[in-house]
Amino acid sequence: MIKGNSKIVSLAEGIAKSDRRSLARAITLIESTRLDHREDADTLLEKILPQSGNSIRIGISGVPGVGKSTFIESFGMYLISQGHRVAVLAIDPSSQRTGGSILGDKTRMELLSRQEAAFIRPSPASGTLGGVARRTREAMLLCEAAGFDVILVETVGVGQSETAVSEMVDMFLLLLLPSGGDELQGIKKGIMELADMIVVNKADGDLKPAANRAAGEYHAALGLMRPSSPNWKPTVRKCSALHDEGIQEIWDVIKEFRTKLWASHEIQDKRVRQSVSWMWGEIRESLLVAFCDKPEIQSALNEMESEVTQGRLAPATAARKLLKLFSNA
Ligand SMILES: Nc1nc2c(ncn2[C@@H]2O[C@H](COP(=O)(O)OP(=O)(O)OP(=O)(O)O)[C@@H](O)[C@H]2O)c(=O)[nH]1
Repeated sequence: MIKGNSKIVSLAEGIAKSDRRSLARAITLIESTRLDHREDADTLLEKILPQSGNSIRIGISGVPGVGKSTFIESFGMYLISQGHRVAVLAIDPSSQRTGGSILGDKTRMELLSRQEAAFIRPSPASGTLGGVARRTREAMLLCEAAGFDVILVETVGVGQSETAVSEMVDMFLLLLLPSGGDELQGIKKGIMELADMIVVNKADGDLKPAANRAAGEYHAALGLMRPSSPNWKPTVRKCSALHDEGIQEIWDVIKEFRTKLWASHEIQDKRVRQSVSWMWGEIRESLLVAFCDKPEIQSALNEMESEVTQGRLAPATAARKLLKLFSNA
C-alpha cells in the first residue's frame, strides 16, 4: 500500500514537471486492466485533476489515406513553432480487432515524434470502444497536467469512433479529400454533423481545382445543416499538409472557435456535460463487468439465453430474473 502510494506520488510529481517518462508510465498504468493498477490509476487521476483542463481539445478524423498523419505532423510542427506543446492521442477501432494499432504510432509522424514539445501515444490496443475511449480521456487529462496545451485526438473515419471522439473534445475537425460529389455521397451525414470545421487536404498541384470544387460543395452541404451551436457556423478550409500550406489559417479558425465558445461558456458547459456522461458511461461499463463476473449469473446465463431463443421466456422477463439474481448475489 505504502509502496503503491509512493509510486503514485512520484508519478504525479514527474507529470507536474512535464517529465515525459512519467507521463508515458502513467498512461501505461491507466491502460492496465489489473484491479490494483486501476486503484492506483484512480488515485493518480484524483491527484492530477486540478492541473488538467488547460488545453484546447481537438478531434481529427478522416478516411485512411486522406493524410491525417501528414496533417498532424505539419500542424503539430507549426504549433510547436508558435510555442505550444502538442499531445497526439488516438482512438483506433481496428486495434480492437487486430490487436495492433494503425493510428498514432511514431513512425507515421517521424519529425513530430522527435520534438521535446510533442507527445505521441497510439490507441490503447484492446477493449471495447467505450473502454478505449475512457483510457484516451484519462490520457488526455494526464497530458494536460503535464503541460500539453493542445491535445489532438485522432480517429479513422468509420462512424462510431467519431462519436466517441466528439464526446471528449472541444472541437471536431473532419479531413476530406479533394473529390466532392461521389465522396460527398459516401460520407455519413452524421459525421458531417459532428464537424466544427471541414479541412480539404491535398489542395496542391493537379489537385488544386478539385480541392476548390470540393470546398465549395462541402460549404454548400454544411449550409443545409443546422449548426449545433448558436455561436458557431461550421466552416471549410483547404490545405496541403504535404507542403505546409493553409496550416496557419486552420489554427486561426481554431483560435476563433475557442475564443467565441469560451466567451459564450459553451466549451465549459460542454466539458461539464461530457464529464457527467463519462461518469454514467463508467457506471454502465462497470456494472456490466460486475454482472458478467458473478458466478451466479454465469451459471444461469446459458439457460436464460436458451429460454429466450426458444421463445419460452420474454427477453425482458429473462433480463429481470437475471438482474434479481444479481442483486441477491
Ligand atoms: N499531394 C498531397 N499528398 C498528401 C498530402 N497529405 C498527405 N498526402 C499523401 O497521402 C498519403 C496518405 O497520407 P497519410 O498521412 O499517411 O494518411 P492517413 O490519413 O494518416 O492514412 P492512414 O495512416 O492510412 O490512416 C501519403 O502518400 C501522403 O504523402 C497533401 O497535402 N498533398
